[in-house]
Amino acid sequence: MTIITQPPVVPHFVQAETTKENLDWADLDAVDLSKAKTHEGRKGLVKQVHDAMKNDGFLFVTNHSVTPQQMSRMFDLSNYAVDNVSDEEKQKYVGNMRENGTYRGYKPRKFWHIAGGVRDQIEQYNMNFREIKDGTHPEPLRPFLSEIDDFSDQIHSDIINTILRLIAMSLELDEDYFIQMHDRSANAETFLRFVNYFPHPEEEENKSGGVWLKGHTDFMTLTLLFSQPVASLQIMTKDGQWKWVKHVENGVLVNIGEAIEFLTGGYYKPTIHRVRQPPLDQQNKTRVGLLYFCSAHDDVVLRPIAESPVVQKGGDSESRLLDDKFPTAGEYGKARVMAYGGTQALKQDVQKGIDEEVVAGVLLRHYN
Ligand SMILES: O=C(O)CCC(=O)C(=O)O
Ligand SMILES: [Fe+2]
Repeated sequence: MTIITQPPVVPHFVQAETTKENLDWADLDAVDLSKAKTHEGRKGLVKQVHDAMKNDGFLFVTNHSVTPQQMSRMFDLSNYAVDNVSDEEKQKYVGNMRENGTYRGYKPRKFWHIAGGVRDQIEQYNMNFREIKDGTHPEPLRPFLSEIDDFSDQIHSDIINTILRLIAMSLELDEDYFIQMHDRSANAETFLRFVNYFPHPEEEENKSGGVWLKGHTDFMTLTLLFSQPVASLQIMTKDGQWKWVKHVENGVLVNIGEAIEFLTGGYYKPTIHRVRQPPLDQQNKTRVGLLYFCSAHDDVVLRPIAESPVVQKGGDSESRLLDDKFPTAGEYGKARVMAYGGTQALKQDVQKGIDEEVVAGVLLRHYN
């Protein structure tokens, strides 16, 4: 007799209602990925992607291949990874960010210092893209690893590769220039993140000015943030104002990271963004997040691309590299993960609200 075991039922995570508050929203462009299936179609989108990346560093993609049902299911699994796994099991899979410089495993709450002695209330589970199916993961997640792996594969080939092609074209490079250096054939700090943001006690909100995750730029090549209704993410505009990011149903927000800044000699700049306390009507709701961070292979040297006429022409006014040695994606990522959110004394520019530190020979800024 064969016994067929059914996978356990993952409780449905009911998303919050969208906020009724009239917040100061960012005006972000939406790119229709259904038009990007052919080379000709992609050609028609290059200018739009170029302008959005150049002006905001952020854009929404819509009409990608992820269905609303799939999206909802992945949010359920994201919540499940935090809500349905025992503390003991989480402890077994806890990440070792300070020593290993990688976001693999659980990040417990209060690991990062935010401001004024307040520590984060963010719990994450990070899965490297090469270790989803074959890696070791908490017991409750094991029945779903194939499904999660398929999702990561789908968004990588559909969304990441399309945006990489459009960026390559905008730099007058062969459209496949970035594809192979981001694929699964070699080690890279590319990972899917399941995350819950929990509210802080009132007195902590006062001390940290309601900031849940300090203003920063992502160090990788591209980040995908799967849109969800709790308003909390803000981006800094070119003239230094924080604007809220509005939820787009089934939308995926893409932002460029520092690796693109280095590879383009500063032609494209990563966007400064932060996470803060949601508006009043959403404050009793856990904010469940789903993100995909894509890095180049560890051995890719982050130097300006010599083959791109755009990079060669439109260099940077201010290089953040403090010496003339370019780090590899692996070295830089590792140094960033190790250094992030410690309580070390940073050089402060109180007037501008910016803290500075040097990581892997690169000047890094934290925005309050
Ligand atoms: O949760 C979000 O909306 C953004 C998180 C973020 O910026 C990050 O984890 O790097
Ligand atoms: Fe980020």
